[in-house]
Amino acid sequence: MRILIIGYGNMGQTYANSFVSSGFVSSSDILILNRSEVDKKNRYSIQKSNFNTKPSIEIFDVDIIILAVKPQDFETLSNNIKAFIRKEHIVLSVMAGVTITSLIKNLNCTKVVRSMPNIPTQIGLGMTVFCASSDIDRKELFIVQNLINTTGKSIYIDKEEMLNAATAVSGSGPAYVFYFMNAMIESAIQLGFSKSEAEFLVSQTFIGAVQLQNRSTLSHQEWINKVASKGGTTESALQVFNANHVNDDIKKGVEAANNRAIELGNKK
Ligand SMILES: NC(=O)C1=CN([C@@H]2O[C@H](COP(=O)(O)OP(=O)(O)OC[C@H]3O[C@@H](n4cnc5c(N)ncnc54)[C@H](O)[C@@H]3O)[C@@H](O)[C@H]2O)C=CC1
Ligand SMILES: O=C(O)[C@@H]1CCC=N1
Repeated sequence: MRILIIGYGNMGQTYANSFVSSGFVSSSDILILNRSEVDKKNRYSIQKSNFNTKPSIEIFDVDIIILAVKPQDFETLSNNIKAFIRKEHIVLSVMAGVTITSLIKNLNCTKVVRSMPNIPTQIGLGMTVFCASSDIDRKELFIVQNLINTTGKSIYIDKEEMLNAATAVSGSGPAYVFYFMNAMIESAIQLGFSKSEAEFLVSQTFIGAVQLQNRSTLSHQEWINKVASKGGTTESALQVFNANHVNDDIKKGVEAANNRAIELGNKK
């Protein structure tokens, strides 16, 4: 199986690295198209000659094409590569908001898998939600899912609009977690810890809390209740969060991300 990855940034590199390190695809079967030259340190075991800055008929002699450019760059990209796409190509897109209809129309292809991964795919702990056009058969879907699973866990969905929701929850989600962690680190520093101590405290707190919840049958609220003693310290913090509508604001943020994903899709 030969794969062409278009766009070699965060996601393109993650896919290349995961395919090679899982042993699922040989590095000689991975071709890259990136608009600028790629540094040696980011090439992993893929040889220099497999990297290209211009499309050509040779590099499109592949089974699967992965689109990992920013949604805003898709229009220019599609104009550049449309002539090289064949009906047999399976196109796997990770672009936020770009719909299956738009991919089919702009690339003149029929076999499309649209996915939404997230950044922990870089260490094999990603969450990817994906769906497919009707021309993708079960065997092709199985192959693509195996590829995606080299980067973590995945779920298949029938309703494409749920991909926008997945973008808002698991796609953008790691940034929300880092945002909350940053605020806690800043508080810890204000309370007198050094930066490295503060980062250590917060990081281990997140790891511990997530693992604890994962290994139990208790809900998040039940765990909150176990930590927050009546009249204690946690309760004081939670009262401030609630008075400031932190819970509602997080929901508003996720909703804004969902709306933006829809908007990006409507632009195409
Ligand atoms: N970063 C993240 O956490 C996630 C990103 N995504 C999606 O993945 C896509 C890529 O995101 P990142 O990897 O973060 O972006 P990035 O900016 O790191 O990488 C994009 C790459 O595409 C290249 N590129 C742009 N136009 C090109 C063209 N016409 N031909 C060839 N190469 C071109 C750029 O030079 C760059 O190397 C986006 O569509 C985003 O919605 C999806 C889930 C998570
Ligand atoms: O922020 C973005 O648009 C992309 C999609 C999900 C994560 N990053």
